[in-house]
Formats: sequence, C-alpha cells, structure tokens
Amino acid sequence: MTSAPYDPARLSHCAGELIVNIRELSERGWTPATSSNFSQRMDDAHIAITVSGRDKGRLTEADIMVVDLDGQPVATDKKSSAETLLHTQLYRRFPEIGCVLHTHSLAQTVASRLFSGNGHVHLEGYELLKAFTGNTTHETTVELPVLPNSQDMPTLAAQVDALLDVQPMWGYLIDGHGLYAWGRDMAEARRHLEAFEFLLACELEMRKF
Ligand SMILES: CSCCC(=O)C(=O)COP(=O)(O)O
Ligand SMILES: [Zn+2]
Repeated sequence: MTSAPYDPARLSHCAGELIVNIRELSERGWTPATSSNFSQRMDDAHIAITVSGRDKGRLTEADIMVVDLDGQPVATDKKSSAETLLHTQLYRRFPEIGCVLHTHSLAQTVASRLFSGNGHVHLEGYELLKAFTGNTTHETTVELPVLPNSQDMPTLAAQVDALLDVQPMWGYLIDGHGLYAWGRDMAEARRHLEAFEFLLACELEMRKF
C-alpha cells in the first residue's frame, strides 16, 4: 500500500530541531556508544526518527528518516531505530504528543537497576516536580515506572500500554537500559527528560549517605 505523502519542508524542520537537541544531550554523555533514539511528529501520519545504529553525537540530516505510524519507512530504504514501536505507540495513542526522547545516561541506567525490584521510582517533595506538565506544587508525587528490559518490542510496548491504561505519565525507565520521556513538543519533552534525569541523580545521591 502506498503511504500518504509528507511535506519535505516539515522533515527538514524536524531534522534540524532533532539534530541540535540530540547533539546537546549527547555532549552531556546521555547517548553512549550509539545508544538512544529520538523522534518528532511531522503530521497526523508521519514521524521523523533517528536511523538505527548511528552515532547520536554526530548526526546529520541523513541520519533522520520518516516512518508512518505503523513504523514503516516512508520513501527510504534506511532502517529506523530498533525501538521505533516504543515511539509510534505513543504517537498513535496520544494525538497531542509531538516528541519522544530516549536516552541512556549513567543516572538513568543505575537508577533503573537499583529500583527495578520496586517496579517504580517514587519521586516526592521536589520543587522540580513542577517541571512535569500538570503539576503546580512540590507537594505531589510522581511514580516513574521501571519495566523489565526485553529485546521484543511488542512485549515492551504492551507493558507501556498497560501502564498508560491506569495512570497518566510522562516517561518510564527500562531496567539496565535507559529512560523514555515525551511531551507535546521538543521543549516539553526535553524539560521532562531533564527533570527525570535530575531527580534520578538526586535519588542516587541520597543513597550514598
Ligand atoms: C548500542 S545501544 C542498543 C540499542 C538501544 O538501546 C538504543 O537505544 C539504540 O538503538 P537504535 O536502533 O535506535 O540505534
Ligand atoms: Zn535504548
């Protein structure tokens, strides 16, 4: 079946925004060894996403490709991220989501190991909880889920869907793997990603005392 066409100017805009932001995240050491993947919604039917296996610190426009909401490549023979389904499931489920960011920082990975037994990281009492859209006070809690890792994306996606059925969330950890965070646009997704990163680092720091 032929896919609906997309606007090349929109792809160029998304690629530019993705590359600038990914480079900054990479410079912080959050995308080691080609890990991590990133996407932005282009329109109702297409997303721009990173090509699988590329060095995320050295991306060019050639490292960003288009897939449809079924994760099928559009007008390219490149292979999209191995974790494409974890992006498309969010765009399909929430029309308002515009950006999904996945990183493998040290704090995210260590926290995912430390809290995997609990199934979540309990975040409470931090002013930075207000960085998550919908929170207006530090007197709240966020439970960041930790999923078991799997190489089978449909298994992981089913677990994410089950969580989304019962709670609103802006991200989750995968054990020994990394963090997914999202938002309505790049700025919001990045704010959520950075807030999770900072709060996880706080939780790890407190365990040193
Ligand atoms: C060497 S990283 C292992 C795969 C992974 O977790 C990741 O985030 C990158 O995979 P992609 O296919 O998106 O490059
Ligand atoms: Zn990953």
